[in-house]
Amino acid sequence: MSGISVEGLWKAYPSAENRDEVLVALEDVSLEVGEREFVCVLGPSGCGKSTLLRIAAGLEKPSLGTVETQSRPSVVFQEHGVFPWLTVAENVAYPLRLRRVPRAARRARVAELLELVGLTEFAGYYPSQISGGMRQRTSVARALADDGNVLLMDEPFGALDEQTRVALQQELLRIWEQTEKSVLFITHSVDEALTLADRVVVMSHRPGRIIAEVEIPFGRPRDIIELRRDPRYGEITYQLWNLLEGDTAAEEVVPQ
Ligand SMILES: Nc1ncnc2c1ncn2[C@@H]1O[C@H](COP(=O)(O)OP(=O)(O)OP(=O)(O)O)[C@@H](O)[C@H]1O
Repeated sequence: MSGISVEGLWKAYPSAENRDEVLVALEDVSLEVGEREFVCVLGPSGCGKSTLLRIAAGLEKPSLGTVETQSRPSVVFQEHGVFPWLTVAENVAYPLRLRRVPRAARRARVAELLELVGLTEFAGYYPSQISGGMRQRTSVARALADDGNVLLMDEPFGALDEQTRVALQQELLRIWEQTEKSVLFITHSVDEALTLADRVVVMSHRPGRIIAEVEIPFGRPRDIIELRRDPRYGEITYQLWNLLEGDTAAEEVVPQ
């Protein structure tokens, strides 16, 4: 079975302007994320990416269609994903507490996860006392503390400066390569999508439809700085931009 399976998803919201009308946010969206696959959904602002993710997370109901996930998904949002009243370690421990993991096992797992995301020294800090990048690392560590193998990420690095973003992308890949997780990652950044993904699903302007799927030929493990020297990087960037601009002539096979 695949990690995530989305079938014929439609979502309409009541129009804010006219009570008799609806706003179609998603139009017949179907996609699969294989086991241990990393799929990025790339699309312009307002095309329904977050709606798709919220439905996949079970936070919203579709108007039509189905989403199946191999296990209950863990979610990382762009911001406000950590509890401000808990320390970094308590945030990471939260899903373990919910599952009633015994204290000693919980401590060991939290220590392991903090080590993985480089926050061991900040275990006792509160979110207001750490940087935005550290808060997002806390959020990633907390999602990893869930025992499921489906990870949904909604522009988790979107609010960060570029250097921090690239550092966290590299870290995420390093961590993900050590796990069994299937990832659906939402982004509006062409660079981010082709840097992280095995496959990029491109969405149109609203109503969000899937207009193309692009296989990313770079192997694993990936060094995301080195990638930028690969001639295919420029080719795929060009192809993705053309797709976003609605240039159908760009829907060719990615050069290998
Ligand atoms: N709860 C809601 N009620 C009404 N309309 C909504 C609701 N949530 C989203 N929409 C509309 O659905 C469309 C898609 O929104 P969504 O947030 O999914 O887009 P997005 O691609 O994630 O955008 P961005 O990249 O800017 O975050 C937008 O036109 C938005 O106004």
